[in-house]
Amino acid sequence: MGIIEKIKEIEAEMARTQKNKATEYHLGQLKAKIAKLRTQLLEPPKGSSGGGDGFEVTKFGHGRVSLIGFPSVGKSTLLTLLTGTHSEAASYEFTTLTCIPGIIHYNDTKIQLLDLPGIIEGASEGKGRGRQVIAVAKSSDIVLMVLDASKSEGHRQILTKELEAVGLRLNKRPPQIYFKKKKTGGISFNSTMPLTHVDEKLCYQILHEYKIHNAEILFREDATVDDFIDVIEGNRKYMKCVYVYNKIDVVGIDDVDRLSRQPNSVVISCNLKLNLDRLLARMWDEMGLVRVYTKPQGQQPDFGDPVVLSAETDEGGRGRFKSHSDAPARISDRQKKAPLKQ
Ligand SMILES: Nc1nc2c(ncn2[C@@H]2O[C@H](COP(=O)(O)OP(=O)(O)OP(=O)(O)O)[C@@H](O)[C@H]2O)c(=O)[nH]1
Ligand SMILES: [K+]
Ligand SMILES: [Mg+2]
Repeated sequence: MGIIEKIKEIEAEMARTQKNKATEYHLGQLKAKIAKLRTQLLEPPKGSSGGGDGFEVTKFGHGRVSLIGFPSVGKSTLLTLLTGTHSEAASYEFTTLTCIPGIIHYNDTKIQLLDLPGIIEGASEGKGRGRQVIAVAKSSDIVLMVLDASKSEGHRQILTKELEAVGLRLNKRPPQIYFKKKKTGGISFNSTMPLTHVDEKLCYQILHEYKIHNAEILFREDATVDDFIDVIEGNRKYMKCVYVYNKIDVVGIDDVDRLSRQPNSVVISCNLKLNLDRLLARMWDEMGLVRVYTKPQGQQPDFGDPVVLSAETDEGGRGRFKSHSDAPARISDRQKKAPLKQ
């Protein structure tokens, strides 16, 4: 049985199992089993060099933003509008088949925007080019999830689930759980507050599932079993995501109003060039970039060429800054065919 079939089987078992105190431990174990299988799914197949099918684009500029969405929601139209790089747009699905980079010049910085093929439900399990697309999303600093304002609102949840299945966590911060594997000494389990979602026994069972018998664990918040599994897996990526509802020109004002009130959302129309400045401002804010203008002694500061830093938060939620070198635009040979204008 393949990994995907195994995942499906466990998901079916979870769906059949009633949620109550008695089944809580079993369900936790099943969740850990799925998490382990999903991690296996992410490993490159044995014997391959790990990727390499035309989706990798060299990083450029002070940050990278990916456009993720169902087919024909207007990702390419948006890339063309924001960057001036032409990316083919058409009314049929899967117009874009590769990764097309463009550059946004904003606030004296250069942001690399990546147009990508549309993804569909099942992408994380390899439907379409879903896995490759999501891998590129994972390599970016933030995601713009482009949604069609006139289509089902369920699309937002479906795509979020697909991204979560490969270890992306959108608009969440890392769980406040200290976890350290040890060589000996058994499991030490502590918390700084009463826990309402997990208990010691459940955590032991999950550790058992991972064959971890020596570790130090400290819950610093009332975290869930999913949070705990995320911490054990250790390969999660916490990213900001802005939900971009495009095509508001074809829906009524009530819908526009409602969508604009969804969390982390911006409503736009590429056709009418509506609200694009708001989108850029929001994207910029979420990237957390900071510009530092250096002033050589005895001279005026250079206001055209800042040093750009990005704020990062570590496990303890403390902020620090990472500097960005504005790397030259080197695109791998494979990507030279793709249009890239500055
Ligand atoms: N009404 C309306 N149509 C739009 C808007 N933006 C894009 N479109 C149309 O939507 C269709 C799909 O646009 P694309 O840019 O190709 O969409 P995509 O998401 O890149 O599609 P794939 O590459 O196939 O995944 C085209 O016919 C566009 O003209 C908009 O704001 N309003
Ligand atoms: K299209
Ligand atoms: Mg496209």
